[in-house]
Amino acid sequence: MTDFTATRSLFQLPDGVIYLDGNSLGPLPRAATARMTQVMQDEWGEMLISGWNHAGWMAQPTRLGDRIGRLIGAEPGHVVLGDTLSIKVYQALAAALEMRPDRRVILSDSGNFPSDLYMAEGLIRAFGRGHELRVVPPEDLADAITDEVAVILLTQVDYRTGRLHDMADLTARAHAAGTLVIWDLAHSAGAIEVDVAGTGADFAVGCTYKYLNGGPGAPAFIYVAPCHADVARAALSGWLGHVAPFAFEQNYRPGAGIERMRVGTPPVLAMAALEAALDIWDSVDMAALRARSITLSELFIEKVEATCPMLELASPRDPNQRGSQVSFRYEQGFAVVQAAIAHGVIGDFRAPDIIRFGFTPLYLCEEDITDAASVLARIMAERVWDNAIFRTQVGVT
Ligand SMILES: Cc1ncc(COP(=O)(O)O)c(C=O)c1O
Ligand SMILES: Nc1c(O)cccc1C(=O)C[C@H](N)C(=O)O
Repeated sequence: MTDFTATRSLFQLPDGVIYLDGNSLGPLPRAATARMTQVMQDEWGEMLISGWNHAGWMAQPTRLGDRIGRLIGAEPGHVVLGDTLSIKVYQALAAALEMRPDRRVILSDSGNFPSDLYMAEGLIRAFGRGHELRVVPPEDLADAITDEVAVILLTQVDYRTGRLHDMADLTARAHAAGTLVIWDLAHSAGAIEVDVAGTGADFAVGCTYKYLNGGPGAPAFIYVAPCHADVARAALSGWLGHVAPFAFEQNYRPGAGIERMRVGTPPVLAMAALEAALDIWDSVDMAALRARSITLSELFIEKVEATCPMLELASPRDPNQRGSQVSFRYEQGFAVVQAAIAHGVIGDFRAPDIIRFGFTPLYLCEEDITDAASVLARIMAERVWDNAIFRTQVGVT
């Protein structure tokens, strides 16, 4: 059983802050600082270029991939790390389209994260031959799966509302129509139990800087189902996806299985920080984490609804229908979030009116939740947010 009191002490969290934004950027695992220093001093500093072999840098993307694989229910040897999530979306989409050459539709939903849709648009613009990106409301997806659809690209947990797609059901429907499915697990990995193998997902992608706490700009991951691993072709056919990168052949020959989804040089320093984060995850039981996340989010909803009637719950009320975040709608949501941050409660805002809070049991407890709800209650009751300081748009939100 995971000891969530113990895991809390493994993170650096500033005094006086309740961090409810780990769904956007996880906090610093304390061990990451020493781990990065060690990699810099002992590996890069001392080994120089031999670090690629002697420190195991070359194998990092698949070694760490397997540790993430456990968290998303992947078969060992079918997850690799590298690049950003947007790039991994592109790779999976391009491979899927090549696997369904007679079909012309990429299907997605209006709850998807914009970057995923932009990547699909760009792919079609550059290489489409009558292809179309069809975006429907999430509730219409099941009916939109027809034999025109080559691939469905979905983010399992809606980044705004936290609404959770039924991965098993939609994947089964897609397969019945001969359609492939790519699951974006950006808001799922480390947040909820995921079973890519059990649900038959064809591809899955995700980032490691949110719930997995890998750090800003930490590399993304891609999963390719074993049945496709030696069939899927890499459109971004970089040298490290080649079967023999150091043969420096003139022509590309794909690497075995998931190796072909590598592109170029792995970000060794970023992976060192991620490695420290994964040391924590190795001891986490995902069922226990999910149960705890539901307890914390239910408590938050209960407290906020009791004290802030003007905030409208934007997330599904049924915890089994949402990920590990809770959102509320409020017209002046931006100012409310800025006021909350100024009072030590960090959540975030997504246009036009969504106030969003992430629940991360590794470093949050009940007391944090009740304290955060009290701060929010005061901000709403006293209209603390109604101040020019909090209404002004600044920087990244
Ligand atoms: C669901 C989803 N997909 C894609 C992205 C884009 O990821 P990246 O900026 O790492 O390419 C994000 C977050 O930024 C996201 O939440
Ligand atoms: N990746 C981000 C970034 O580089 C800057 C600010 C925010 C992000 C995010 O991850 C946003 C996030 N995908 C979201 O759900 O809104």
